[in-house]
Amino acid sequence: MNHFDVAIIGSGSGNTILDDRYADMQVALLEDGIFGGTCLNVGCIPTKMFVYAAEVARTIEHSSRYGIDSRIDKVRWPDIVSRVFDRIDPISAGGERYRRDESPGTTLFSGHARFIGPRRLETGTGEVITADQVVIAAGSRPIIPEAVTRSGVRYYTNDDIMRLPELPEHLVIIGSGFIASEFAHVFSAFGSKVTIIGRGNRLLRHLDGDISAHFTALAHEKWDVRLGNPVRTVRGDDGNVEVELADGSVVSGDTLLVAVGRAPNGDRLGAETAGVDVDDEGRVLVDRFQRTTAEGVFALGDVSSPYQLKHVANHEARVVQENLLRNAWADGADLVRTDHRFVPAAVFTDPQIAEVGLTEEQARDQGLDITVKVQKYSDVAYGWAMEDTEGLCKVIAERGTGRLLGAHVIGAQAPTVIQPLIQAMSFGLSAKDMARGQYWIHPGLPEVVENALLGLE
Ligand SMILES: Cc1cc2nc3c(=O)[nH]c(=O)nc-3n(C[C@H](O)[C@H](O)[C@H](O)COP(=O)(O)OP(=O)(O)OC[C@H]3O[C@@H](n4cnc5c(N)ncnc54)[C@H](O)[C@@H]3O)c2cc1C
Ligand SMILES: NC(=O)c1ccc[n+]([C@@H]2O[C@H](COP(=O)([O-])OP(=O)(O)OC[C@H]3O[C@@H](n4cnc5c(N)ncnc54)[C@H](O)[C@@H]3O)[C@@H](O)[C@H]2O)c1
Repeated sequence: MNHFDVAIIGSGSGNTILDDRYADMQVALLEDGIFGGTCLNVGCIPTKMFVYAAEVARTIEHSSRYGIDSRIDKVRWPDIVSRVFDRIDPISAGGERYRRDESPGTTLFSGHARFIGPRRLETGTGEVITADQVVIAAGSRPIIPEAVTRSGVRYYTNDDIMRLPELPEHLVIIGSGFIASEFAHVFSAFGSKVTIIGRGNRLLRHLDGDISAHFTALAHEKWDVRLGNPVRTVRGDDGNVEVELADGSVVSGDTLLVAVGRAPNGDRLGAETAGVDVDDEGRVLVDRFQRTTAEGVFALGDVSSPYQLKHVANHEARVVQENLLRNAWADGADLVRTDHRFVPAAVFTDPQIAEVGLTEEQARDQGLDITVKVQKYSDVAYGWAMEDTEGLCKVIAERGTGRLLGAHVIGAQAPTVIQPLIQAMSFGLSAKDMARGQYWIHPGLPEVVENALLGLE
């Protein structure tokens, strides 16, 4: 049996822990899927490469409003797919090769790891290992509703929808969150008809109410959106899917995408045998130092975090990277803490959306005395240049102190436009200091942020 200094389950964010300080250690890296994890292979990176191509298509489609008539001759889907995966697949393969052949202290186990005791792991390759410290970085997986599994109908998730052999004619999406909104944009921009089916009455329900309502209204103009109407049954055969909704209506298409959330993989680790507590949803419980309930075992990323976002998984991996080296269970250990104060998120749909901090509803529920300003992109010069009719920037601050509580942007380049607000909140700048303590390049799009800040009472 092999003994290691550190064992890491999952090669996504878990793989980023191994910097030079780990070069002299014996490390086991355990991975049961594609090397590099979700973000690289089936998540953030490929989706955004598809989104960029979709935006090129939309720009062509809308060009006449600027006096330029143009049209799309052809969408070469196989070439769109190759552009993405010819770039990504070699990165994953290269990362695996590096860990397998070129990292002397690291042993890669390609199998499904399970605890069979405290810091003792069955690697899924027939070998059992032990380690002084273990990191659980096992991510999450798509949830598939029972109506879909029961039907036996061929369905896709983010794992395989991006490698379809051809563009769907009519893509039916069950789910109304991040993944549904991003893929609806991608496939509709390339010419597929898209239907989105959601249980609730709005798309992206977790967002600030104004932003979610605005996005839902815009989505109705572009896609067939069925809300407040849960799926009753799914039926069909190859190339033909029918989804019957609670009100008896039926949606038919040729391809079904399921995007109703992702379950943390903590339920598939034999965690109980190792003293690692996991909640009912499969999320590994951690403290603010990323320590689990078992001594010597840390967890990070989707498997344990309240945020299923790559920048959060990366941040938590940096915390674990430090704390692994600090005798983390000793009294008085000087540990690094996770900072979840201002976690931003962006949805790369059409239009783009970004948020940080409290929604207006959360701020009011907390009894805060707030001032709110919604500024349109069309109120600033760059918004005129773009002929923008959709973009909004909403800022929420505490009345009196000017403390920034939340920011919500929907419109072109929202994840970029919001970044100065994330910075201001993280470093404690008040709305007034942020607005007037710096220059705002004229006529840049961030003037919409400046004007929103100045518009707060
Ligand atoms: C379609 C999509 C788009 C996304 N886009 C964005 C985005 O734009 N921005 C953003 O911030 N986030 C995005 N995310 C979320 C982001 O991808 C995840 O939050 C992030 O990748 C989580 O990283 P992780 O290291 O926790 O897990 P992962 O990267 O999933 O790594 C976990 C690894 O562990 C392996 N594993 C699991 N169990 C075991 C086991 N028992 N034994 C061995 N190996 C195991 C898995 O195979 C996997 O490779 C997106 C997600 C999806 C699905
Ligand atoms: N740009 C990004 O950062 C990005 C992109 C994609 C995914 N992600 C991450 O991945 C996670 C998973 O994405 P997701 O879109 O699958 O989940 P999600 O949580 O964003 O949305 C799932 C939606 O599906 C709805 N739903 C649940 N069960 C349903 C059912 N049976 N029928 C119809 N609707 C149902 C939910 O009400 C919810 O609105 C996200 O929460 C996010 O953290 C991030």
